[in-house]
Amino acid sequence: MRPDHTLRLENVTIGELEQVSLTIASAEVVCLSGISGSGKSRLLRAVADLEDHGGRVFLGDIEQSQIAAHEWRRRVMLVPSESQWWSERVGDHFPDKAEVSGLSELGFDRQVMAWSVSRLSSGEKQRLALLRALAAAPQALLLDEPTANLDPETTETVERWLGSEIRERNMPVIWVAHDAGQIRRLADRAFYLNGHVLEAR
Ligand SMILES: Nc1ncnc2c1ncn2[C@@H]1O[C@H](COP(=O)(O)OP(=O)(O)OP(=O)(O)O)[C@@H](O)[C@H]1O
Repeated sequence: MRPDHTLRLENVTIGELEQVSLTIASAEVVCLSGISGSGKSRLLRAVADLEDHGGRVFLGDIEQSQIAAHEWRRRVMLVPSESQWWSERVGDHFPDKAEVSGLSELGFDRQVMAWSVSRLSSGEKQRLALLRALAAAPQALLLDEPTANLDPETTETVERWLGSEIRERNMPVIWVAHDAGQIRRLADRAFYLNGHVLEAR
């Protein structure tokens, strides 16, 4: 039997946001939209244990507060809208740069590991940040507008690749997205942050 990686938010509060309770099954994609500043990114940061918050978050039967924050974040992986790069070469950011899967699917060859981070376009950064996140073998994914810098064709390529990784790895996903077409293509369920209240769409 596959392990239970259900992601469960119980009465989570952060900033102005009213209590959020939400259960996301393994391999389920929940899309989240809402006007700018409504609290989407902060909610993801709370779930990733990057900001203090009220309420409780569980991954399977493990509660966020039971394990070290860095260990929780490796399992419940946030891919922020602007990725951080702390070393000069792309390959330095991958635990095993010889064994990165998904490179060709996202339009790269192995040479990209030797590239300097400073030459990366915003769309290259975005795709490499996704590859880096999945290389850490997370059990749940929090994606903050992961295709915001991509053209429509590349967006659909990334959607297909991520969709198959999500199913194969059985990960629950919260995906912040604004594009109605993308939400239709991806979402098992969709929610909208209306003011400070989460509403089902
Ligand atoms: N650390 C913080 N302390 C206090 N307020 C914050 C903090 N971080 C963000 N905020 C505020 O919380 C609100 C929600 O921010 P958040 O980044 O979650 O919005 P968002 O819905 O993701 O917006 P966008 O679609 O523009 O990215 C904003 O008013 C923001 O200024």
